[in-house]
Amino acid sequence: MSESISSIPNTRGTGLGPGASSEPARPPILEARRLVKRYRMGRRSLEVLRGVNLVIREGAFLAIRGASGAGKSTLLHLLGGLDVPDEGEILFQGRPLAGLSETALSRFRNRHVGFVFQAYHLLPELDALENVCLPARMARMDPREAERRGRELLARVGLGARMEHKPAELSGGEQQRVAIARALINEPALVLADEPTGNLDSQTGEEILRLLLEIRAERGLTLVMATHDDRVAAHAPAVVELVDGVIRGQVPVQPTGPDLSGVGC
Ligand SMILES: Nc1ncnc2c1ncn2[C@@H]1O[C@H](COP(=O)(O)OP(=O)(O)OP(=O)(O)O)[C@@H](O)[C@H]1O
Repeated sequence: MSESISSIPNTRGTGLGPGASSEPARPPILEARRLVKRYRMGRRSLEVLRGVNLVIREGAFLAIRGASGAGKSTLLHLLGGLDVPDEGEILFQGRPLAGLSETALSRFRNRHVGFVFQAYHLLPELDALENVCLPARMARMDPREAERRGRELLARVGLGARMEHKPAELSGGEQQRVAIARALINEPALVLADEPTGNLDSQTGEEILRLLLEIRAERGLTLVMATHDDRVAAHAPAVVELVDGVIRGQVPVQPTGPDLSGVGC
């Protein structure tokens, strides 16, 4: 690949949201083509993804639904460059991830993708503000600018009074708010959320989901969320199902909802 993917400008949606159906389809931000992923266990090989095809357009909100063990986390890890497929390819803003060096892949993740995990994955020895600022420090952002952004984001997620708290001094919902702020600090175009409400009670889960959706609309983000929970998936205008290692089913259309041309499969 002649051009490193990390040199792609960090473009985001217009902030208008996915728009009305008369709006022309936005360009794909992410494409998966015939993705195959196998895990090797000694002599045995478990084929978890068996040819996943997915086109996700800028500004889309897609839920990937599937039973426990269906391969949702595996797919999100591939889409976000945390792991590599055995076959097939992933294009981010039209450019393949394949062939990127470890360093370039890690730059790609740092600059272009925000991750939100079920178990938050905060560093226990850092306080909320330091956790949020970490990806900015990795991106070599000016420390004062990183702190300014971190404080602003923590205030946005409702934790203005908890900035100096360590993860163990925060509730699960608060930890997930910190993780959301951390995911946003480098202003990624894409947020990948893996069961973001999976460890939370239903009311807190609803609050976290609402927060994610508000922030997505404010910033024109593309959001891809994996869930096994139909009630959570129901919040997404577009839902696909991962069954037997492939994407199944049509993308349902809500007549009054956001544009659904954002997702194809
Ligand atoms: N590193 C690994 N080595 C071997 N097998 C793995 C590995 N990671 C995942 N698997 C297996 O791959 C399958 C898919 O796992 P994955 O975590 O992607 O599913 P999931 O749909 O996210 O499940 P859940 O909803 O329970 O988190 C599972 O059967 C799992 O046991």
